[in-house]
Amino acid sequence: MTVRLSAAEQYEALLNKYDTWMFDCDGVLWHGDRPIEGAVEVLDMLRKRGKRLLFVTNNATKSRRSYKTKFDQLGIEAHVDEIYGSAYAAAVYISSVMKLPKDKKVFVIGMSGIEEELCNEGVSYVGGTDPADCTLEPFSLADFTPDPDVAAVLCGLDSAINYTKLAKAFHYLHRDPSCRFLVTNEDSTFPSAHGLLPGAGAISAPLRFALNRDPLSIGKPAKTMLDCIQAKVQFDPKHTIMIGDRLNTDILFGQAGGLATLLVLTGVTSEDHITGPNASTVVPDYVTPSIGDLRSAEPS
Ligand SMILES: O=C(O)[C@H](O)[C@H](O)COP(=O)(O)O
Ligand SMILES: [Mg+2]
Repeated sequence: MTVRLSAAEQYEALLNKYDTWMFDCDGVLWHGDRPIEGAVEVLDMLRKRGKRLLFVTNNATKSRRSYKTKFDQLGIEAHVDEIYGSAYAAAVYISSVMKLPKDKKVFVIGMSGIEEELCNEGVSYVGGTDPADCTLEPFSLADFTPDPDVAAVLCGLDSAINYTKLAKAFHYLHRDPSCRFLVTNEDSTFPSAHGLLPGAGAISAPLRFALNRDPLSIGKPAKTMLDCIQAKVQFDPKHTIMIGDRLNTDILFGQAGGLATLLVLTGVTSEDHITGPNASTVVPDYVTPSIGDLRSAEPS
């Protein structure tokens, strides 16, 4: 049964109960570059109370280093080893779990976040932000010289998506069934500063449909993401809470990891998703309208 938080005592009790606070980013801390009201103050308060903070985002457009810059620009204290994005998790998976041979490459549909993290893990790639792929010119296989070393396709949120990128990815996956099909995450929508936009899941959907093949998704709710965090950070799941805006990623991720879960309604999930006849079967432990509500736990 979900506890609806509203009273100062409830927020205070939550603060006393959990030592590690895992925050989703888009839709919880910010919309694009616009911080959600109260988020900066709440993070600062948690720091002052000695809480461990972790930031766990499915947004693969930025690397951990780029997210650190974003946190700095928003005036939020954050350290690179507290930031876990799906681009980082995917790069670690490819290098350390899949162990892609060093003479092999990844074809990337995605942005600089994926490229930077693959580079950091010593993984070679083609595609991504390569200007030759970022074109609206018609694509013809007659003009395409596939890279024989591509052994995996990795697809993430890509605001420069086009037919050329999809066609090249399709070719690599269609020509060789052993070519791995990986996606950073499968979020259907992205809560931008000005409203919902198609998410990473909508970028890889054409490939799934054309290939009739499901990819391996690395980000939340997959355990891969938690494994990536636990490889770097020790925390007690019993005293850890995951705060998110999406039921089928953030809340499922928290539940799979044995964490407490707090849903906020500032992102993709609204009240009608959790009440009434069409309510989701994914039930968070706690719900509050916004992360800013935790300010009420502060003695006035
Ligand atoms: O489409 C996406 O990639 C996601 O909607 C987005 O980036 C999610 O980020 P998160 O809410 O996990 O921070
Ligand atoms: Mg989110």
